[in-house]
Amino acid sequence: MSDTLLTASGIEVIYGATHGLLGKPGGGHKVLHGVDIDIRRGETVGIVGESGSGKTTLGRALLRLVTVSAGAIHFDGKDITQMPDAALRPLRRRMQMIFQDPMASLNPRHTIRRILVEPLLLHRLADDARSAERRIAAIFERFMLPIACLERNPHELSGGQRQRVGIARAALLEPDFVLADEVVSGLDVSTQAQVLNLMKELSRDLGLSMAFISHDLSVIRAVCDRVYVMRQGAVVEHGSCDRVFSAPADAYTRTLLDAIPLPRIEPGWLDRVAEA
Ligand SMILES: Nc1ncnc2c1ncn2[C@@H]1O[C@H](COP(=O)(O)OP(=O)(O)OP(=O)(O)O)[C@@H](O)[C@H]1O
Repeated sequence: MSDTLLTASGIEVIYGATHGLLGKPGGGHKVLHGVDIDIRRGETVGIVGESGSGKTTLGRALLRLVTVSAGAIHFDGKDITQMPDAALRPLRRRMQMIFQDPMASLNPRHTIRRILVEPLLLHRLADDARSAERRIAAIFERFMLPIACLERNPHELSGGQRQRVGIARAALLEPDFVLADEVVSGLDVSTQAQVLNLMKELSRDLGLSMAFISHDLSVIRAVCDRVYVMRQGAVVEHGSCDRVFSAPADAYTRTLLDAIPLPRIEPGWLDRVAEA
């Protein structure tokens, strides 16, 4: 078994492409210009860059949620670039996504119980509702979520609770890969620390691979092993967090680093916030 779980090579994405004469793509707005990225098993990789640099588009391309016009994506040794939806379906459970705004992904009219039980039954990870609820109770305890939350609708939870429910929903599906897109922006620093620590624990305990998208390098510093720095739809630099933070090779990476408040550039800042 290769130690690489997910590889993308030469990825291009064009929004609004039209098919002209002879089926050749024409027009549109190219937002990824030949991006290469690989994610190893059990590894957490950061994707950082300013707004509009293409981070979310790259994440969505990795999960086959946008069409790529060039390049190839391999997941667990399989070429999924053009895989038909029916063949892709069994792989979907293994690739989960957690969003910045969990409200957008949690059905507002359903209780948290229903939101969590249904996917477990759908994917046959639980035999019946009772066994699904036992698994949910165990994860709630671990995530320090009050069990009473199960009866509530998403808008009746705090922002931090909602984010933890979103993570719990992804974790319950036992994925191999989780894409976390700006999951802590908009939360206060101590809630950020709680959520980030939870994600670190999960990736360690479940051996998960994660891609962490953030415009904030200090968030990447707190959780990632390696980082890809993006600008204008291309990767300008990648390497271990220790190397990129201590000796950035690219002028743009240096600009991003200069924007981080000092205490948060040090390794271990998260532990200090969590202990405070
Ligand atoms: N569905 C879409 N249709 C057309 N253009 C899009 C679409 N989604 C994104 N774009 C454009 O693609 C470019 C990259 O956007 P993307 O959301 O991937 O960047 P990002 O780095 O994730 O930005 P942010 O940090 O603001 O979320 C931007 O110019 C954006 O306007």
